[in-house]
Amino acid sequence: MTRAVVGIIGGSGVYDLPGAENLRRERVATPWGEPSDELVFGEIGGTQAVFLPRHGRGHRLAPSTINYRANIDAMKRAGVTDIISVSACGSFKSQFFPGLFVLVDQFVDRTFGRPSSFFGDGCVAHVSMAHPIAPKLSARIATAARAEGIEIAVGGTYVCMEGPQFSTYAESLHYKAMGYDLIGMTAMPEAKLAREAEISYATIAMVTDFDCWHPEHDHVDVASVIEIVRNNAAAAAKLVGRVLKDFPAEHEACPIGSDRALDNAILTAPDARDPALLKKLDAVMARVNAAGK
Ligand SMILES: CSC[C@H]1O[C@H](OP(=O)(O)O)[C@H](O)[C@@H]1O
Ligand SMILES: Nc1ncnc2[nH]cnc12
Repeated sequence: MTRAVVGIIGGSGVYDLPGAENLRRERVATPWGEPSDELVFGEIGGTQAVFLPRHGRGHRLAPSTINYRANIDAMKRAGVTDIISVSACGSFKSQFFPGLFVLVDQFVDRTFGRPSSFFGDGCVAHVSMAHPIAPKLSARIATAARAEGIEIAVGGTYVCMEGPQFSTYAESLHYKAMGYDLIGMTAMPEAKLAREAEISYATIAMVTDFDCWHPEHDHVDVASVIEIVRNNAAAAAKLVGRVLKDFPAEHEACPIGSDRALDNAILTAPDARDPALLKKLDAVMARVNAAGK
């Protein structure tokens, strides 16, 4: 049996894990460099939780320079089976208003220049990203929201921009015309790397603004984003707390195989694999290595 361990990646304005007990901070070393901060190990309702503030305490790291590979690898080394990511997002739809939580189900990646894979020359792999969100994990969040009386919209496409500047008016209108629902700067490559590391992943988007397309709202700025996050931080903590309290002790198999994503994904023949890269992949490939795949 694999014990369920839930990782929580906190976004802008979310730098700790309220409600967790038996807290312990630990710096986890990875072959990919430094994670954003020490990992915080704790327990909520008997479920093991591992928290990481994506931008580091004090919000030191910009979206483009977060070491996403180190963050996901550190979570993998900590035994994390499922990641709940919390992200502040702009909205392109009136029905996704500031303060609302949205369970994202698709991503569009417009980032560039960020290392976005653990794999590469010497060990080539192609995982499926058709369905980037783990459906059972997402359903657990929806159920927890209902149980806590927290409004949450189910389904939405999040476009991830490079930033750090917010979008121009023309870009905002373009994303809206494309039918995207939400915009942020961090879900990619985080979700891709979680998939490569065989960690089930779901995003709770907290709508903070209407970006800059809305004729009746001011364009987004940092102060208004953080004000909305502060006002909704208690609800976010309650939501995550409830998910963890109701979480099964044993990791439940992901129906779309996000926890087995490397089965049939690695293309490089075993005798052509680069030993140095394989060493760095020891955590990411632990299950497939143990299974002799
Ligand atoms: C504070 S506004 C822009 C900033 O907020 C979002 O962060 P996160 O996704 O970590 O909650 C957005 O992606 C930008 O990084
Ligand atoms: N409008 C916006 N664009 C990009 N990232 C955001 N994070 C919060 N609001 C955002």
